[in-house]
Amino acid sequence: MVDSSTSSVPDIDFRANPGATFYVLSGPGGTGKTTLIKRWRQECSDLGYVANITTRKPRPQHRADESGLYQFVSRGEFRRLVEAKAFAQWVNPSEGKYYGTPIAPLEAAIAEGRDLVFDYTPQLYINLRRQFREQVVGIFIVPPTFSELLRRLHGRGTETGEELYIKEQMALQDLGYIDEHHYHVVNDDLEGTVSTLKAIRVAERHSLQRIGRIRELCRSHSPRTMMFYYDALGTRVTNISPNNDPRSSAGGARQ
Ligand SMILES: Nc1ncnc2c1ncn2[C@@H]1O[C@H](COP(=O)(O)OP(=O)(O)OP(=O)(O)O)[C@@H](O)[C@H]1O
Repeated sequence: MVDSSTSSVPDIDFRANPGATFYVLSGPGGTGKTTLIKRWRQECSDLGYVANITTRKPRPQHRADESGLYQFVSRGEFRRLVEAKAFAQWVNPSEGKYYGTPIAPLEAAIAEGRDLVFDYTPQLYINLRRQFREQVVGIFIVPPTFSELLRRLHGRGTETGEELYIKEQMALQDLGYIDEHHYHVVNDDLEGTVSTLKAIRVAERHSLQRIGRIRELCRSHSPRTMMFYYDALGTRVTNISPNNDPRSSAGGARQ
């Protein structure tokens, strides 16, 4: 049993704070990203979400529950925000529809060490990662099969006809971005997938990539030399102890 009060080594605090992490659920539309985010946040109230700002109209309540997901603004207001550089990124994916992520809540989350979750296409994920490389973790979400993706898209009913065809084609394009991500998660059983996301969050909090301060701390306290540590009889330790050194006063006294 070591008595820390007599140790020559100053105490070292190994506890680490990984700082804010931005979990980006990325992948084709219709794979369940929005649904997963809602469930994950119900279980983890400390996980924040930044409502996207859009010029599109709210969907009718019976087609989609968009509460907390969007802030609806006029085109004039959107333009004013672009000019004020208020967006981390913004897009104009279809005629007259603009979407943007405000940057202020992201900067506040970093300052306060709060985690956020995002729902993005792979291209938007990559652009966010470019800006927040230290914070962003990319999780590629796919359904179990491509036919299941089509079934979910059809079942959701938010796109029809040409829009549905474009979603399908974009889904195939999005598959090519898989290598850019840190994790691959198949959204089969919803509850099981939420458990996987929670496990990823736990793992990330222990990632040495994220807690660089601890690496520096451990290195700074560790000598470069290697010592033998198998010393069943305790002879080596006895031999190097000051009492055994003929040059020291303690060692000399024994002679
Ligand atoms: N694990 C799951 N099992 C069965 N159906 C699911 C599952 N996850 C999501 N869904 C359903 O699939 C449809 C698409 O889900 P959701 O809208 O969350 O996808 P999304 O990836 O956010 O799409 P988009 O990026 O286009 O908004 C919804 O009708 C949703 O209820």
